[in-house]
Amino acid sequence: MEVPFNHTNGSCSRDNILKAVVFPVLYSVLFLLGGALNALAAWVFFRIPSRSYFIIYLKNIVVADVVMTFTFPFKILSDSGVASVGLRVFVCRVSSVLFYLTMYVSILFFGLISIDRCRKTLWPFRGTNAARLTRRKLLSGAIWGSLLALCIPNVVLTSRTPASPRFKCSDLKTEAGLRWHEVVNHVCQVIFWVNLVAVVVCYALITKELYVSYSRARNRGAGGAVATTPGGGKPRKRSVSGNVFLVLAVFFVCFVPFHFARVPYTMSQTRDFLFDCRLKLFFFQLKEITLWLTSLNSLLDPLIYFFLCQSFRTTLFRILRVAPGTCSWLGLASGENTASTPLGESAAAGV
Ligand SMILES: Nc1ncnc2c1ncn2[C@@H]1O[C@H](COP(=O)(O)OP(=O)(O)O)[C@@H](O)[C@H]1O
Repeated sequence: MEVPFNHTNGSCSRDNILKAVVFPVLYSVLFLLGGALNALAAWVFFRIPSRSYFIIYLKNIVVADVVMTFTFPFKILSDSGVASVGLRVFVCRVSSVLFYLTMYVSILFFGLISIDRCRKTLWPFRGTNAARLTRRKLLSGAIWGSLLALCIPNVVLTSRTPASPRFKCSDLKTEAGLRWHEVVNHVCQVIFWVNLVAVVVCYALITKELYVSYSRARNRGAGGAVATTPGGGKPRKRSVSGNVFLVLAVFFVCFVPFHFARVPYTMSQTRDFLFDCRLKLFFFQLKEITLWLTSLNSLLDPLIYFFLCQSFRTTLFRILRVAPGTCSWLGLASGENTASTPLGESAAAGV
């Protein structure tokens, strides 16, 4: 009798060309490009003092991206089928968990960056001080610590030995491990949706403020939005551009699709009796495609540093011995003393 679509007859097997060839190639590209860009970004940030919330948050994202990039080779070896059983178990127990940890660290810092950009837009001249910066550093440590605490049981409870060489990560989980995996995914969904709301609300407020600023500037016949200093001093021109929406675009492209795909996939892992194997395979592939988009974030983040962080650009140009005005054709402010937009970080604006 023919067995319809089981894991061994091939029709429902995860080990198809998508998993064994396409994704390993795509992840290799991310590893090479993202690895190089993030190593450079880490090198640049290493030389920038943490003098604003924005820089503290970006530094956390660069650390998360570097760690995430290190997990790619393990996934490539595991998916392409050249890894030993031991290495594939390591992927399920450790490197995938690290991958998810860094993904949610990035999501949380994206939320904080949006709040910070919003604060800078609405109250451009509100400064900061050493105590507030220290609080942001403690908050960063708390975010890493609590996410790590949430994820560690996923390592510990992935303790079963594989019954066959064709195992899935969920096969290695104890009963409690499967439950915890489900809980973590619920908590992570909440983290994601709360941050999505924060990002959308903040960028709606930023858009409104930009619109008001532009109208004011047009009425005065100026070429850009104008911000006056609190003491009524010389008005400072904001070089506002679409760059500020990069954070929003990256957040939507990289994280939204995965969080839609993750819900049915987690159900198919923890309540697999509800799904036939074709549907399970479909949800798995949808999860893998959207997971690659989340990984793409590690490659796109360096664009955010470049376009939105003036200290990053200035330091990068100095390291590469490139003239500061090189990218002025991109509408980017250059030099330490340019009073640039509070939407992007500027040394002169004191962010
Ligand atoms: N949001 C998350 N946070 C932390 N760990 C996670 C998260 N989602 C999944 N994991 C862990 O990562 C490993 C791989 O999970 P998953 O991607 O669901 O499996 P598979 O690779 O079989 O599709 C498992 O140990 C799982 O518990």
